Amino acid sequence: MTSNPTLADLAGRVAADRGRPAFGHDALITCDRLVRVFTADGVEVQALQGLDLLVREGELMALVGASGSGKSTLMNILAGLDTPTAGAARVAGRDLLAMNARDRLAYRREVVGFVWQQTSRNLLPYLTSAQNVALPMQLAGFRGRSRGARRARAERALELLELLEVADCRDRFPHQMSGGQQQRAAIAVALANDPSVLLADEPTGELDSHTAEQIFAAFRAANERLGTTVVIVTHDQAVASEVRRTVAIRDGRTSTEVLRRSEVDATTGHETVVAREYAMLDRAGRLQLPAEYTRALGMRDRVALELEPDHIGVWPDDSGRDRTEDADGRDRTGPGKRS
Ligand SMILES: Nc1ncnc2c1ncn2[C@@H]1O[C@H](COP(=O)(O)OP(=O)(O)OP(=O)(O)O)[C@@H](O)[C@H]1O
Repeated sequence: MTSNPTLADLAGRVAADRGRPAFGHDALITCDRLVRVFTADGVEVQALQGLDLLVREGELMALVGASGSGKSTLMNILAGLDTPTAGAARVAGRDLLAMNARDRLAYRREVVGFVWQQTSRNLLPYLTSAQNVALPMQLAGFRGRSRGARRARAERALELLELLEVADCRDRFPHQMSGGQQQRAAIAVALANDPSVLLADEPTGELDSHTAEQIFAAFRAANERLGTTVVIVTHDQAVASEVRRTVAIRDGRTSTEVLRRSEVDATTGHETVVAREYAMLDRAGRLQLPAEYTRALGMRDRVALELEPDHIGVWPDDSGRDRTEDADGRDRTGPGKRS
């Protein structure tokens, strides 16, 4: 890189940038440096602080994080119920910052489906579960107003209730169903208009662990059989074992990610699921190290770095210490101390 670029150099760089695909151009959900600031009683709360997230079409993934980390704020933005203060968010080609009220309504009816923690928020109490599933189709004008249209909606409602294994509850009102049955019916309602994305905010928060497992099976069925992309927000770490990808949110940013993949032993044919944790690297090169790692090595404020052929070394700021080697003879001193 030249320190004094000519005008031609700069023009060349701009042209190269223009040709480069945009961040997340091939993702179904793209959150690019999302910021959401709330002001309450004159105090500003930064619920999202430059959050980056990409979700590919067909994924089933979970967002986990402690209370107050920003999960619901992100979910409300993706659901089209709230708008970010800054940054960019796109879902299935829709720019969530550029939608007017009409676009927003169409987005909520056709592009996303949601399941909330409170079962009362998902189902209308005075409709049966089949009527609850048919209602979003009717509101979206699915097949029009004829008797045939009504029959087509009723058939689709029943198909969805069957997929979610609650067809026996089709004529029951929500208060006549268990919490697990209500949530499965709620998933059917969310799927009614065949959305690109199913968003679920703490969908198992009010359920026992056995029923919660059944709800995850229902999300998997929707994902595998209908191809719907599913994003589940939870503070329950046990959820992690139910999905292939878990992204952790900390202080309004994505911090770490766990990916699971199946490995089959060539000799025994035995299949095991291997999990690996990754840290997120944002486009400015920022890396959030897990708190337990930095605590274990007493890292704070400043760390020493060194670029190696296949990795980057990160050391505590030990500029005052002498060169040391561990039991394997590996150098454990910061880079500045190496000979
Ligand atoms: N409408 C609001 N007005 C003011 N502050 C808000 C508002 N909504 C959220 N916040 C604040 O933003 C931060 C993130 O909240 P959010 O509800 O997104 O977290 P969360 O991870 O979903 O937490 P929980 O698991 O407890 O629901 C918190 O500090 C919260 O107090």
